[in-house]
Amino acid sequence: MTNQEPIPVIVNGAAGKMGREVIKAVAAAEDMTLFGAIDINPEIQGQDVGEVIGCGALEVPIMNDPQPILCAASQEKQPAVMVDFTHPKSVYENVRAAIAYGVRPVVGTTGLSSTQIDELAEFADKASIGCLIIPNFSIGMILLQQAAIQASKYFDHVEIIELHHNQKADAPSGTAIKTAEMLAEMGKTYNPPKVKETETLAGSRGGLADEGIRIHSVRLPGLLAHQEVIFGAPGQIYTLRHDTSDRTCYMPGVLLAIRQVIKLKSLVYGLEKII
Ligand SMILES: NC(=O)C1=CN([C@@H]2O[C@H](COP(=O)(O)OP(=O)(O)OC[C@H]3O[C@@H](n4cnc5c(N)ncnc54)[C@H](OP(=O)(O)O)[C@@H]3O)[C@@H](O)[C@H]2O)C=CC1
Ligand SMILES: O=C(O)C1=N[C@H](C(=O)O)C[C@H](O)C1
Repeated sequence: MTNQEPIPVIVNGAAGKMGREVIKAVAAAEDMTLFGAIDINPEIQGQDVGEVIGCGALEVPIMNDPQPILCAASQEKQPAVMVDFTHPKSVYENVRAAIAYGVRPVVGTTGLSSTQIDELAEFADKASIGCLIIPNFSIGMILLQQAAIQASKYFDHVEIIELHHNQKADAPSGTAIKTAEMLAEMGKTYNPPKVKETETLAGSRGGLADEGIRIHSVRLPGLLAHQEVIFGAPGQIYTLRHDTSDRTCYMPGVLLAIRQVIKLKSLVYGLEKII
């Protein structure tokens, strides 16, 4: 244990599937204090977040409006952090608001465009505020991406399949986009065509990312979060696959990001850059 004051943490999207895991992880972390809980549902406004998520009272009420809690956090001695697991529609404004109050965002919400990420980077830079945008907090996925980078040196053909539960709002997944970006940065174009392809059914060949990389999205009840990166070459297939079975797999990454973001002065995109 250090003598440092605990890091004040606000969780935005506190009652959601990820938000509730973050609340429990932060409440259990000795070097953090749960400072605030935000969620949009007016029916749970003012209720104790611990009672709402079923882990017992935590003495932190859920608030619908982020402004008062961000303002209060900005007065704290220790730099405060806002973890965002909300919705692709709201995440951009949430992050801007946090940075405006000097609160460091740790963003798990996916669906931000590359233009939005660039704008947020500029905003964070001007404010000299750390901000982490992390499409996937699980160590297994980071290892898969590193293995994919290695494989890309030897294979010229690759496609990505991501599979998720059918409550997911955005497609393709933020993880698939990031994986494709990492492969595209390897300085080559994949999947040189062997024939002229036509689609009898629009979308059959998936979405086309940079450098010829195809991404296919599957949405089904019964799935949680899964991704395959499939490399092909004459006579062989090399498949990388990651499966999640419980959202607790993301929590070590979320806690690491909270501890790291307060040391940064600009935006960083991807967990691989801070581990
Ligand atoms: N980076 C990573 O490792 C991971 C990222 N994710 C991403 O995190 C995001 C959230 O996922 P998940 O927890 O499954 O989604 P949920 O829908 O279960 O949770 C989102 C929560 O945020 C609330 N919410 C929606 N809009 C707002 C807003 N403007 N302000 C405050 N709260 C809001 C929702 O309320 P209501 O239900 O009433 O609308 C809900 O309680 C997704 O983008 C998902 O892809 C998920 C897993 C891992
Ligand atoms: O919505 C989810 O569940 C997930 N979303 C993230 C994404 O879009 O990549 C991370 C993980 O795949 C789970």
